[in-house]
Amino acid sequence: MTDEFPSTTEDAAARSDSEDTMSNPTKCVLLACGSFNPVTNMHLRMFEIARDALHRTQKFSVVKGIISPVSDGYGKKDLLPASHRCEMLKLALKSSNWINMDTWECEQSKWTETAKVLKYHQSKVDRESNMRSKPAPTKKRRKDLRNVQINSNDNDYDDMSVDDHNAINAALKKDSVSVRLLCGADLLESFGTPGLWADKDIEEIVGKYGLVCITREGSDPRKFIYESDVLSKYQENIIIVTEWIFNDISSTKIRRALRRGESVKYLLQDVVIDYIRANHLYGVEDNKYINDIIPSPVAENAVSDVQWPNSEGPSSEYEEVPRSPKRINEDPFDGPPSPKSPRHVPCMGPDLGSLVRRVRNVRIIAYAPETCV
Ligand SMILES: Nc1ncnc2c1ncn2[C@@H]1O[C@H](COP(=O)(O)OP(=O)(O)OP(=O)(O)O)[C@@H](O)[C@H]1O
Ligand SMILES: NC(=O)c1ccc[n+]([C@@H]2O[C@H](COP(=O)(O)O)[C@@H](O)[C@H]2O)c1
Repeated sequence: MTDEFPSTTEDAAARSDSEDTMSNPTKCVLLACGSFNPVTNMHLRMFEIARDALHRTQKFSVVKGIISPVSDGYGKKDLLPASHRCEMLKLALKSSNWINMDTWECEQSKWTETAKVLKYHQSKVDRESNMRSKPAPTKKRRKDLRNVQINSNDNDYDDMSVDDHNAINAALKKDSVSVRLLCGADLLESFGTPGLWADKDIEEIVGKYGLVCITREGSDPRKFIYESDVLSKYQENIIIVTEWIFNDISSTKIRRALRRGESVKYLLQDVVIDYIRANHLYGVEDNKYINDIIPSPVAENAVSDVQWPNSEGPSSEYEEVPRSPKRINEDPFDGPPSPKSPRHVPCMGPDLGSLVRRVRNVRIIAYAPETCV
């Protein structure tokens, strides 16, 4: 049986606080900025982990997730054109019913600071929620807004009772949706890299918008916040989510594995692997795991239909993507590109012979009905 009553005074205080927020949780949008080069399963997991954690507090209701890939102007080493990164994101996000990609940032010819990206999305969300709430205000909302209008006269503000303040806040909160930056602990810790982030941007990000940060192997975000004056000042606005199911996938490791001809299955969505294979990205020509497998049934969708206003868009399935000479051997820890695998079977066109050989190797196994669960 569950205990319906608070057992201590702190519990009671916590309960009354959460009762208030429970009935009126702050709506929020999670915005993740990054390279997504390529999008990994962990990028997607990050949203699920954050949403669970925010809902557990009962103070927030996550209304949507947005992924904003950085523009080509960011100029990071090995950064593929936004057209490809967006195609992969679009395919990967087919598995989510609440995370969307927004291409505004990557359509900019120059790199945009993250504080500006947050500002853009907050205004967009404000516009959307205004539009939604205007046409048909409910009876209750009309009453709330009336109260706000009556009570929010500047002259009266200081004379208002606590109840009035609460009523206004509740009414405003109900309609407002706040955009928060979702990131891994490495991004938070990059705030400490000299010259990388402007102080005013850091203050704006944590002070005005807020941050949800997922722990990552090798980082200690709590210590980092403690050591930073500005982050400590706004720590109420920073939610650290400890991810206990360690999963240190990173796009860098994925690119390295692909270059080295190693398998990346179960680290990326199959549709993303299909897209990488079809477009010869990240030096997969020599990747036996990718090139020898029969594309997944969704492979036909791997060439997608995003409209590209500012770019030529991705190559067709058979077209070779021009590869930057910098891509090979830039990592001092990487050896030379792996030699062509003897098993290398280019899976780009229908190879009937190899298909027949593979079909011959398929063993048909009859399962007893009770094993077919
Ligand atoms: N395994 C992970 N755990 C927690 N956060 C992650 C993880 N992988 C990526 N992120 C976060 O996802 C966001 C976007 O990631 P981005 O593509 O820039 O990083 P990345 O995967 O580390 O890429 P790269 O290795 O190319 O730097 C960042 O906030 C980053 O911290
Ligand atoms: N000053 C800034 O606003 C600033 C600095 C460095 C990185 N970022 C952002 O952080 C994200 C992740 O960058 P990396 O892929 O380099 O880790 C990108 O979206 C990038 O735009 C912003």
